Amino acid sequence: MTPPPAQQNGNGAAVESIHTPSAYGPKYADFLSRVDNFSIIESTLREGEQFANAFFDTETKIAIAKALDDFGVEYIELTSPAASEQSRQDCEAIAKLGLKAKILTHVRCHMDDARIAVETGVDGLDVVIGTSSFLREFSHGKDMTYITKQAIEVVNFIKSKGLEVRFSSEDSFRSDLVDLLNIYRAVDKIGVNRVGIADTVGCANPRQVYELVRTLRGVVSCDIECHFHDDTGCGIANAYAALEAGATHIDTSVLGIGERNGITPLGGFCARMYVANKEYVMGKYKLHKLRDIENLVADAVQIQVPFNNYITGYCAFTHKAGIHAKAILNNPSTYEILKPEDFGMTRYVSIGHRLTGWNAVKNRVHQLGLKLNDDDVKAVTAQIKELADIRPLNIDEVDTLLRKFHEDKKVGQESAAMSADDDEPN
Ligand SMILES: CC(=O)SCCNC(=O)CCNC(=O)[C@H](O)C(C)(C)COP(=O)(O)OP(=O)(O)OC[C@H]1O[C@@H](n2cnc3c(N)ncnc32)[C@H](O)[C@@H]1OP(=O)(O)O
Ligand SMILES: O=C(O)CCC(=O)C(=O)O
Ligand SMILES: [Zn+2]
Repeated sequence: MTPPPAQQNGNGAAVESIHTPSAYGPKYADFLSRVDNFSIIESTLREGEQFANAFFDTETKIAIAKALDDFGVEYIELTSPAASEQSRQDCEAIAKLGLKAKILTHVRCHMDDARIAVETGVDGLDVVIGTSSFLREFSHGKDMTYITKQAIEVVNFIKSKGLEVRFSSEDSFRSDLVDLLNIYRAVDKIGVNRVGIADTVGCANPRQVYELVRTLRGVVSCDIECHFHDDTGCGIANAYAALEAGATHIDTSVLGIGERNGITPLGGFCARMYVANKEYVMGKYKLHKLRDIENLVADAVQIQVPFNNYITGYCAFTHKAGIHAKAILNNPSTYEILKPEDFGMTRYVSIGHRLTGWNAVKNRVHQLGLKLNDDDVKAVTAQIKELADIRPLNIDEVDTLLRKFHEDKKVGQESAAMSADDDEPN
């Protein structure tokens, strides 16, 4: 059951939509905020390949790349060509597709990886190295002086090939702030296109993100990319806080797939940004294609789209409780911040359960073209509740009940009319 969005409230008065561009955007003008002007670096084909179930053959990678390009993401990031021979060939194949999105590949901060990557035909390289004491000690074993020297060599090399280059510190939030600012300053000085902050372990909260990005914004003049893992559920909120503080690029993956439980999901990020500035987001991205892209990726990695997924989860636009249903039917903005039709989705008001109310049932009665007055609808609602106290009813069962109630009423009226005729004196 998908009632049309009401344009009027219950009294017939015009309702002002709350879906205005920035009703839930920044409250005051902030000249550094990039909430209204950001780019997505879509990393399903890099971070997403690090998801436990992921194996993308070339054909699947191409299908995902084309779908993301059509959706409108600005960048598509691919697994390092140093990972395997097939990964290298896939970089070449996707770089050759001539997509609108820029194609990046993601490499360690090492000349060997950079040399392989620049030959693949991609538009740019995302270079990364761990800067936290954990990673310096237990991953690559290099100190900050070595890392800085290596970063400058690799960035200069990539620039000399005319490619876009980003330098990122892995595990940024557990790195020393002075170390971080020093290395970012050094690569900014030699003309890196972007620096990246990565919450590799998902430990950061929005306030910490805001503070680090805001500090960095005052130190470098290049763009700032951010990458947030979702281990503690802050992936989307952190991305938003980063943009508020002046970050320019956000990493996403479809359904959030990535190492462990993944990163900022593309769909959830779009939902958040739509609420901040609907016109901007709808102007850039084909939001109605989200569901197809998610299904494509879910099939490829053999998972179901979660029931509570942002926008496309099966109950994302289902309203159940009677109080909600009544208000939604009068004006969807009462309980919806996202308009389902903007995402190619439909609203559903569920009535076959004991939390329903007569207003929701009345709406169904009208949809079925049945003529029942308010007292009738209240009576049949009581019947639905009584039955639904035993088990929920599906919509066919509800419809059968409503039709039977209507039929019984008609029969009752007809027999009453006939006996009235019989009683009339001849
Ligand atoms: C947080 C992230 O998600 S970062 C991106 C992660 N992506 C990947 O790992 C891509 C897939 N990886 C691979 O295919 C492989 O790990 C390769 C090809 C990159 C390296 O493989 P191997 O040479 O067999 O090394 P292995 O994976 O065991 O260890 C990582 C090596 O990279 C080094 N390293 C780790 N991070 C970096 C870095 N950012 N920059 C330079 N070197 C690094 C480590 O010191 C280690 O070197 P070692 O061979 O001297 O021990
Ligand atoms: O390159 C980056 O910025 C991020 C790398 C990564 O996946 C991470 O640190 O979690
Ligand atoms: Zn990551």
